[in-house]
Amino acid sequence: MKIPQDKLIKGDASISLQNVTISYGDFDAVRNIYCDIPRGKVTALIGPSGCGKSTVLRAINRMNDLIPSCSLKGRILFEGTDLYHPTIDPVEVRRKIGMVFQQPNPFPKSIFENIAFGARINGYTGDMDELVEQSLRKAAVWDECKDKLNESGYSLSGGQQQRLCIARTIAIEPEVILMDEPCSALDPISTLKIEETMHELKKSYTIIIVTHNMQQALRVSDMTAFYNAEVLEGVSGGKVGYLVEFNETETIFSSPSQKLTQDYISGKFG
Ligand SMILES: Nc1ncnc2c1ncn2[C@@H]1O[C@H](COP(=O)(O)OP(=O)(O)OP(=O)(O)O)[C@@H](O)[C@H]1O
Repeated sequence: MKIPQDKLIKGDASISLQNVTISYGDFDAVRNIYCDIPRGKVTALIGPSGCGKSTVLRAINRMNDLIPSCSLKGRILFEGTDLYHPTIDPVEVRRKIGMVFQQPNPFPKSIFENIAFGARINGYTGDMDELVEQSLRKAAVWDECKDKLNESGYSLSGGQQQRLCIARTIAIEPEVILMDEPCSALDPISTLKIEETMHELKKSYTIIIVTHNMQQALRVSDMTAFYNAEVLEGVSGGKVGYLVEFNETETIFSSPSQKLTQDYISGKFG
């Protein structure tokens, strides 16, 4: 597959959103997003419900392609490649840009097969025992799984299942991991474990996380994008989301440049 390159991406950006508008039918869920997401860091997407965080996240690995009414204008570049160019295979995009969902969703298979299945489909021919162990180790769930690899993935706790899903994503060797509120179904201890795992993972992967939990954004992310949504005159169907401010997490939480950001992080709305 010949991949068109584009020189417009900045040196340390892995993903570049360039004037991205995403619509469901006639309704623009988010408009005119520009954002360069750096490589090897954790970037958090925060903002009130309905501002389009998940819509933007799903656009980055073309998951929105699965929603017939959803369309995208503008460009999303990944390492300089236009992800929406007609020659690009969305399945290949999802291999390079993996995703972990809100609810842990292991396959109805053994713990071992949860890892091996996807790797095999993606053509992995190396030592499967080694891959399974390494993936579970990187997702910090090896110790809990090593003596029960042949048991069902469902035999694990919710937090362990989520780390199994992270291991499954890692096994495919993506470059970017998207996480859509990965801890919202988990207890505080499991949440902490996932957060610790993220600190390790960012040494090898670019991570983008949607979170409602501002403390979590502060704890795990290097960069934060704050989105908001507004009713626009002449637009029917709901509020239109937009990116208010994108900066280092420390700056967003200590001295944001926009009053709206300050109001949001201090709990005045949302
Ligand atoms: N499949 C869909 N079809 C039609 N509209 C959708 C669809 N998914 C999302 N929307 C709309 O797009 C807008 C943005 O939704 P999205 O889920 O991306 O926001 P969000 O910021 O992630 O919200 P939350 O924090 O509540 O999960 C909302 O107005 C929502 O109703």
